[in-house]
Amino acid sequence: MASPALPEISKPKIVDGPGGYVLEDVPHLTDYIPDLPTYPNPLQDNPAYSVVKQYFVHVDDSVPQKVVVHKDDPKGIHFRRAGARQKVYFHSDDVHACIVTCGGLCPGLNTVVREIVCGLHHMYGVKKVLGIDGGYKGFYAKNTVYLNPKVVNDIHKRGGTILGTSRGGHDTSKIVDSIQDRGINQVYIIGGDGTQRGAALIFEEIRRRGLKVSVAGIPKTIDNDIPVIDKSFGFDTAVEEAQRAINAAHVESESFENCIGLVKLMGRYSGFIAMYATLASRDVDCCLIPESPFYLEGPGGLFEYIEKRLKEDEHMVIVIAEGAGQELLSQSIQSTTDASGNKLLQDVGLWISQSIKILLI
Ligand SMILES: Nc1ncnc2c1ncn2[C@@H]1O[C@H](COP(=O)(O)OP(=O)(O)OP(=O)(O)O)[C@@H](O)[C@H]1O
Ligand SMILES: O=P(O)(O)OC[C@H]1O[C@](O)(CO)[C@@H](O)[C@@H]1O
Repeated sequence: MASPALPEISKPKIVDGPGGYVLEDVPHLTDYIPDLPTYPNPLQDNPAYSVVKQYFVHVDDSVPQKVVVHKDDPKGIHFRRAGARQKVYFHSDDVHACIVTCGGLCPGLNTVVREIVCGLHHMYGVKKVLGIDGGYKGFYAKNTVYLNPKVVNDIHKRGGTILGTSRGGHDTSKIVDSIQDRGINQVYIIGGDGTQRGAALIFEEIRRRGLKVSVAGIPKTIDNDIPVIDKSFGFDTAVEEAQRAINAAHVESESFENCIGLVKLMGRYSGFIAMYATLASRDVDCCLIPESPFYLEGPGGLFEYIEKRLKEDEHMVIVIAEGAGQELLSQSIQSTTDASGNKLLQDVGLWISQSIKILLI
């Protein structure tokens, strides 16, 4: 429980400005540690940066939630812009950082780990970076490994995460005990929505104990479904790989009469991978995504379209994101969850291929 004297951080920190400008801010060390000393950012002495005119993000820069607005609309919700600041709150020699990867795998996890280690080392002169093994639980249940540019040099060429990962619950208090015992003061947490909820609770506990420990959440989603960032890491690789499956399905479908190539792609709640792979491949006749409900039978249904395409072309390729059509097949089957409480989806690929086979008999 947070101390009653402190503002509740589980609620967004809202700052109102003129013209309907709203900043949904992130919590910061200075919220609960007054008069924290600052230091000049070591990047200012780095030749690669100092030649560039504007390389620090202004403290008041923000990013709008909505790109498209009407001229009469209020300025609306904004988020604080990430990036290097002119002043920092840690002296490089005092930093003891750690990195943890949690939740499911995503291409690029090792690249992100490598960039944190190399960035801290080469750009900020930070020498102590600890890797936490096996996700959140690893803080108190596993060994740790010290990371430096040499250790991480080749890891971006490997899949997965060299740190290991996990799902399932964890003990926030034990994590903060471990952070405190090890003298860690910067925590870099790479993971999806569940992980970031966990990170908020870790920061809340750190704040409750009044520790000078920064927590930085690095969003991981292969689905590219975070609106305010340009692109989530791993998405391009997923789209690229998806096209290989689509190519194979297309070759196979062309080789047999009335053959349908069916490709199920990732995407629990969003169809970006399916849509981008579809648009890039040009071989897909139909793309089914969670955002757009569909039905099988009757006018305008999938079966009608399949019959039309087979009549015209004698083959077709269908792409389906794994979260599409879940409402059509989940009614009769009891839903289950994974170790973290995420709903396990029904296999829409199997269901739709069986339904099509019955149609074509
Ligand atoms: N609501 C939550 N509150 C606090 N911690 C959570 C919550 N949900 C999940 N976590 C923690 O975060 C870790 C990872 O969560 P989860 O398995 O849901 O993956 P994720 O971060 O959502 O990534 P993915 O997108 O791959 O599912 C878990 O080990 C769990 O301890
Ligand atoms: O199979 P797992 O490990 O539950 O995770 C896969 C799913 O995670 C997600 O990326 C959601 O975070 C889905 O789009 C994806 O299909």
